[in-house]
Amino acid sequence: MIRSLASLIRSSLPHTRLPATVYHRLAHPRTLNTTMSSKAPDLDKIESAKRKAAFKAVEEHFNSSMRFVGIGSGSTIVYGVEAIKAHLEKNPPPPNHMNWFVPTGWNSRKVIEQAGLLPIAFDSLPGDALLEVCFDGADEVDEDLNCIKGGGACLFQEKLVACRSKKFVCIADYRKDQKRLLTNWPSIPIEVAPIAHASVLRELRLIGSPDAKLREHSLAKTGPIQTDQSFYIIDAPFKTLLSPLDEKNGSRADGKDGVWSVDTLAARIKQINGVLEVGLFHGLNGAQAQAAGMQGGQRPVAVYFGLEDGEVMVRRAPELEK
Ligand SMILES: O=C[C@H](O)[C@H](O)[C@H](O)COP(=O)(O)O
Repeated sequence: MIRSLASLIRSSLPHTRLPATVYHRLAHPRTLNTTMSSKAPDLDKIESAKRKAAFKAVEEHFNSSMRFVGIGSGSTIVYGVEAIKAHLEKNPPPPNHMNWFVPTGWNSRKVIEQAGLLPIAFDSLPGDALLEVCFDGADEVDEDLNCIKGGGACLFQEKLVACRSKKFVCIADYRKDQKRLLTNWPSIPIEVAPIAHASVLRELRLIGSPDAKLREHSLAKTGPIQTDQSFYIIDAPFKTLLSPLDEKNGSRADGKDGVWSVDTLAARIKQINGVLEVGLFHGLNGAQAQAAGMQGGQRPVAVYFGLEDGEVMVRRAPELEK
């Protein structure tokens, strides 16, 4: 069952999109490992951890009367969609009620459709509609719930959808859980306009990422990976990022000597001409945004980590713990 679901996402991708994830992970093999050791990852254990986390996240944050729900991209969200489908089968929506699912790209739309759920494009949402929740995965999560996303070249639409949702609920496995970002995951994915990629690379080098690289297909003749917006992705390694707590405690995070915090680096990268979006999901979460009179937030309100021992660990924003 687990294998067939994992293969669903792969089989649903055209050749132009699949390598975005696959080649990035091949280029950074340590992202597949549970630790930095040379031990081969236990793929069945990882898939089972993702699935358990997904079912718990959906159980706690989804119900059949929801109208609009966001669906992220990647291999983990496939289990989130499976869990939603199972929930709807057991608990059908009220009569004449439709549950609409907002995809975050081509791959996500395919997963929604193949599960028999109803997709609605982001730009077809009624003007004032907020999504009740969006479920998505992450490449790395720190203890403050900031995330790196975009390992599979989807980040712009994921951020749009998270920022229009009352809450972003993240589903991950134990490999993604780190105290600080850029501990195990090697780089920040950045979506850039093709014409600007060389100048963005140059500026990234100046702010502390000398090894920033354009993400390309492993077959050189097929060129750069393209996103759903037909943009390019740059992967920019930086020193491990400080958290807002480190900054409060007096650590400098202004880029001097290449030391940044999640917030300062995200803001600095967004200033570069040609950058569409940066794969750091940080700042306000949905609960904080609404308390401040805004709509959604890009930082999750909760992250569900499937663990190696079969348990699920939930890290919630303090606002949800109250
Ligand atoms: O670009 C892809 C998205 O940001 C994914 O949510 C992220 O890469 C996690 O993907 P996966 O669930 O395959 O680890």
